[in-house]
Amino acid sequence: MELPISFKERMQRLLSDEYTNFEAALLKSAPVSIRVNSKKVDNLPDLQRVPWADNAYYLPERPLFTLDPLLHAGCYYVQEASSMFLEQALNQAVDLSQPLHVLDLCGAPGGKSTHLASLISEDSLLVANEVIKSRANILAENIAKWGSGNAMVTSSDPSNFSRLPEFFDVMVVDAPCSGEGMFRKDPQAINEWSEENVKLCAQRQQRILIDVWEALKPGGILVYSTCTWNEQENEENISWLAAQEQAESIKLKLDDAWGVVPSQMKGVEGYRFYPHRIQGEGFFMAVLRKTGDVEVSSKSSKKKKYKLQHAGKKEKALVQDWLQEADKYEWLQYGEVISALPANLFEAADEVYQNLHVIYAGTEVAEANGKKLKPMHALALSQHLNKDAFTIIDMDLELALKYLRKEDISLNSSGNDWVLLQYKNIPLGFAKQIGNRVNNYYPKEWRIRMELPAELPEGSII
Ligand SMILES: C[S@@+](CC[C@H](N)C(=O)[O-])C[C@H]1O[C@@H](n2cnc3c(N)ncnc32)[C@H](O)[C@@H]1O
Repeated sequence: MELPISFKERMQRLLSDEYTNFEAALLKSAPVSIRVNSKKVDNLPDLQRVPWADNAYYLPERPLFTLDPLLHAGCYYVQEASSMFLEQALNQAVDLSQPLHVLDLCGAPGGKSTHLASLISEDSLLVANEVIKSRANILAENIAKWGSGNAMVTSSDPSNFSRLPEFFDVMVVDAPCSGEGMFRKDPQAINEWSEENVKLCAQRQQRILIDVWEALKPGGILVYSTCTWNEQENEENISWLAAQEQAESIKLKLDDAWGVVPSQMKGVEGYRFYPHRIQGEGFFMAVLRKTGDVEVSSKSSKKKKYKLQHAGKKEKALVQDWLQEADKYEWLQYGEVISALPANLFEAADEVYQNLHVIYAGTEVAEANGKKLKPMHALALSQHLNKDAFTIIDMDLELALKYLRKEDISLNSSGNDWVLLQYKNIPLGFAKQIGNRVNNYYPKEWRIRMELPAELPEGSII
């Protein structure tokens, strides 16, 4: 691995006599870790745990994840371990039992968003945003697979967030960066690295931070992270923001055994992750609290005009039993799609809807076309699905993978209705039986594209 000279010199300055170990660690293969969706599966006692996150584990080797149906069912997310330190930041700096408005500004593909979805309470609203449209679709897919139902996916520029002043209690900015921490996972990142690019990244991060700051409530928490080590994109940016705006740096408690390196530079507490000290990739995190007073709201007391559209009574009556505790939801309709949003989040979700470009909200439950009713794929993956409303058919691994490849399948049963298809008791999606024939309704864009090997793996890794 040929490291750029100026990168090497900086790391030698930062790490002094640890540098040799650091460079040796860059030559080793990256550890593999997953974070489990505890609403879908139990803990996995036999695997080594990631020390700073519950429900997170290292795997002894990298399996062929694509061929594990439970990955597609949202039972776990393959995520690099250092990034999961977000859990410490939130547990230590925020009262997570409270109803919160939480923003993940740079959200795709969804590692931190799905983690946030697991950490916040059911009464909280997660806004998972990704400015790049194609990547926002992947984020929406991962949010739907996680199935928490209290999230919205938006695709808006950071500058649009000033339309929601003091709206969020927590903001995560996992900024696009020069990627030094990814050198061993992605050698291409070395070719793209330059001092000039570091400078451009730092400037872009400053723009992002200043654009989104107004949307944070006084008293609210900003978690800033990158996967790079240079100070310009990390401590210098955070101390620059704290100097511009009213903010204080938050110190987190660390367990020495974790190997996380605290950095105190320019009045900012930061947390550095180096591959020779921890089992994970390069990472930086800092936490700021916005100080100052909440502005007196100038909102009028006039009855609000909501833009989110309610589903018709008839449509609602047809599908409400498909979710558990149907009364807890507001039922919405866009064109033919009927979705459910926890009722206590309706007002906040409407504000988001009026100001940002929303591409997914709550749980998409059904498509209603006249008398024809089709359950949406997201319903199968919802943590709140009422399984009793459907005929269930269990599949073995081979059949499950054929279903996930959107192949024609046969189910050894006949009927004329929707069936919920499961693997190891976990819903994977819907199919429709028409006599002996089966229509596979797995979403085309999500299908497994790789050919199945002659010999299948043993099954799920969890
Ligand atoms: C480090 S990645 C986010 C990873 C994600 N948080 C996760 O945990 O899966 C940074 C994201 O920022 C997005 N991005 C790029 N330019 C941006 C900009 N100017 N403003 C906001 N986000 C941007 C990228 O498309 C990318 O998805």
